[in-house]
Amino acid sequence: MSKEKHEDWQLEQQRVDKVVEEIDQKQETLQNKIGGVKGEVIDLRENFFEDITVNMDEPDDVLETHNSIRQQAELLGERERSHRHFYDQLKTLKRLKNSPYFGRIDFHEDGDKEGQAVYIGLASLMDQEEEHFLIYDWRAPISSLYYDYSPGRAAYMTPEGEVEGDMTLKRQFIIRNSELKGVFDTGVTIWDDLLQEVLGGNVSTRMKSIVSTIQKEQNEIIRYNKKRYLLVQGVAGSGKTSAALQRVAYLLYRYRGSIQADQIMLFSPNPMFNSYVANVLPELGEDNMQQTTFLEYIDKRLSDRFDYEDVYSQLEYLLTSKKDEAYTLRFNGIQYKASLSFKALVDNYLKDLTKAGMVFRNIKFKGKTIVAKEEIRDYFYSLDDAISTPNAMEMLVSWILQQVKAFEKKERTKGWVEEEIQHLSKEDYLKIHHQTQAGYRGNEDTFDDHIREQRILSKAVVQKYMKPLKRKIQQLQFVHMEEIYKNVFQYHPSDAPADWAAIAEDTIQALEEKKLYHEDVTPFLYLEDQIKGVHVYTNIRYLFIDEAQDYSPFQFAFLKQLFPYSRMTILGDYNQAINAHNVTTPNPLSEDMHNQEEMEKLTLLRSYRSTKPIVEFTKHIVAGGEDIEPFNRDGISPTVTRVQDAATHMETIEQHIQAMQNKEYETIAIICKTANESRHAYDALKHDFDVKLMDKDHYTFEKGLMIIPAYLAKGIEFDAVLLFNASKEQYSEELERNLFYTACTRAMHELHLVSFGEYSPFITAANHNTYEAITIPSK
Ligand SMILES: Nc1ncnc2c1ncn2[C@@H]1O[C@H](COP(=O)(O)OP(=O)(O)OP(=O)(O)O)[C@@H](O)[C@H]1O
Repeated sequence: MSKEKHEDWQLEQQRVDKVVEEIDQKQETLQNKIGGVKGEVIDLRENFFEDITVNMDEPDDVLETHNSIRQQAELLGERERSHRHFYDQLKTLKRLKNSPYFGRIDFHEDGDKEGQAVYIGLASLMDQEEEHFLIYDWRAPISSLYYDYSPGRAAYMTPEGEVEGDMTLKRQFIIRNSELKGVFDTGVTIWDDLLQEVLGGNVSTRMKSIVSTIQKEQNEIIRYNKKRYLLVQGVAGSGKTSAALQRVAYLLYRYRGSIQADQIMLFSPNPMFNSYVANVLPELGEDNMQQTTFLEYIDKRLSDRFDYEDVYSQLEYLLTSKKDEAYTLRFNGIQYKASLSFKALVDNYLKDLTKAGMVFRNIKFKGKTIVAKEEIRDYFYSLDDAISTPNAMEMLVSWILQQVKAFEKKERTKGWVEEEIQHLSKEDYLKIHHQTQAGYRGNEDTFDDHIREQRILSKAVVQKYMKPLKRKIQQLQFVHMEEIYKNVFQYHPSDAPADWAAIAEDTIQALEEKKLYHEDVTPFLYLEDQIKGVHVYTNIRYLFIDEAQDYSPFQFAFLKQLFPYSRMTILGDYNQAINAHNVTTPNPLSEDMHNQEEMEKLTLLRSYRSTKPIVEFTKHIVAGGEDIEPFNRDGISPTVTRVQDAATHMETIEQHIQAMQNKEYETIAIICKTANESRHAYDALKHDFDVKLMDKDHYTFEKGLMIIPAYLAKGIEFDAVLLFNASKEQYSEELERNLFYTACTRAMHELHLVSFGEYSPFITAANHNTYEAITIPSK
């Protein structure tokens, strides 16, 4: 960057000073307001009842008292809200004071007498008179000019339509601690300089916001508001996740008042990623959206019913098992069960179920059958088949509960109840006794107190024991979902794989052992929802699906059903698809999975994460990689070291670690293919290095040296990456190609590969000028 100061440096510093002064004054005013409101809140809380006349004598008085309490509570609530609001404003001012803005454009709107200078920062700031903007929020319509144009003709969209004009200046600032550190007028190269600086630093364990350097094509994603589905195919490191998070901030700004952070949800690849991105929105002065993973969702629904297989265990199996007959069977099953053909099969089966085939469980109490499964089935099929299955289930529940009620009445006279009453704890007894008194209104003469109490006690005891059963009935646990799902496999669809009969048998066998393969999880839940009714997320207005290439067509159809009122931003990279079901089936990034009128696809080809030498190396690993554009950032070439024996392998790994640690990188990852290999690497290194082993249950991303399986490193980045074993034995199948690419593209500044034995063909596929090859002979 040029060391010479810009000619307007002094003027701009003066403006910074002026703005900071305004901020100081506003801070003071706000502090005073906060102090005042705080006092009021404390006062109101302490003396809540003093201003209320409590009078319960007459119904009218009760009503008045009630109203007066409500008014007082409303007043308190309103004051508390003001306090929070002022406090948030103060936080924003503090942030602005450090760095009030990062950009300026001078824009002369067509038809206006003169142009205006627009300064752009993290939030808007008006002058004391509240007349002029000293700073425009980066999300304001006019700020778009900054990201979309170089000086010259320019336009931006407002809710009222397009505004055109001339941009006469575009300037960038670096301001830290209220002091100007840099001023650059635009030309593309200077833009690059600033980005160079941002990207050249060490990674922190938290993702940063990118508002001062958002690129035009990212800005389009951030502000997109046309169609329901926005698909973003972006190469590794192109800023998909960054764009998604700034888009959340944009939506919260654009629809302030009508959309809140809890109405936006992000499906992320793993819990560690959640911790990685957790800071971005708070840094931008916004609340975090809801964040979850598909695994978390599944776990909530299935953990107490099945020993279900999670996606990582499925991957471990596929990546580590011998490629025998059982493997092929499993692999074929995964493909088919992920497809929309299988969904169609389930849908057909559901239609048949409206006529026959539903399986129920007996409703039992203390070993006795209250309602037999055959009776339940007969009642269910006696209902009009025009009634939807979930509605029919509701009617069925009412009917069963009636039978249970009748049973309950009879049960009160049984011996076990009497016995239970004898053994009631004192507390329970007193509780019931009080209830007896409370519900008792006169007529003493007709009742013997003791008999009456006994009756109420037996009723209470039976009720207590029946309660869990009733709850289970309400939750439709009497619908035998496992049996019903098993019966899907009685069908033999014409487009199923040739070994379908064996796949079906294997699935049934697993279900009998209460095991559910990962590939069966979504079909199972889908089937269950069609029968019992879907618990949809009505509240979510915007859904973000990151790493969307890893979702199967069936999973995506399932998600669409869960979020019927949401607009969706679907981001991913087909070259990073690492799940077995993506080998032959499309994924939510495929255009043909959507209604064309409802979707738009945007593509990001520029990679910002890694240095140019790293991108030049990795782009050859995948098909279509020649389109990937590296961002022009220098660095050392990746190295590939071939070793021939285990001792030299570990020695080489250790030397690399030493060398990287000497460079004081914040995060260094040794990426392995699987959890198995990670454990092996960890055992070999733990005595000599301060190293952490990351597994699927690890929820936070910390700095330092770590060993991590490639599939868990998805979405995350490290200063330096060492691929533990890039041999042919480890990476040669198609599924492994994407895993290999994902692993290599996690590196920001340095990438080293060690291959125990012959190289992976994906290395040889790379242009040999893009890496430094070293072979260490056997000792
Ligand atoms: N406009 C930008 N300005 C500054 N940094 C950027 C910009 N765009 C992306 N980056 C940086 O590039 C890196 C990669 O971004 P991000 O993780 O969002 O990419 P991605 O497309 O989601 O990657 P992947 O698919 O490989 O996980 C991050 O460090 C991010 O901060």
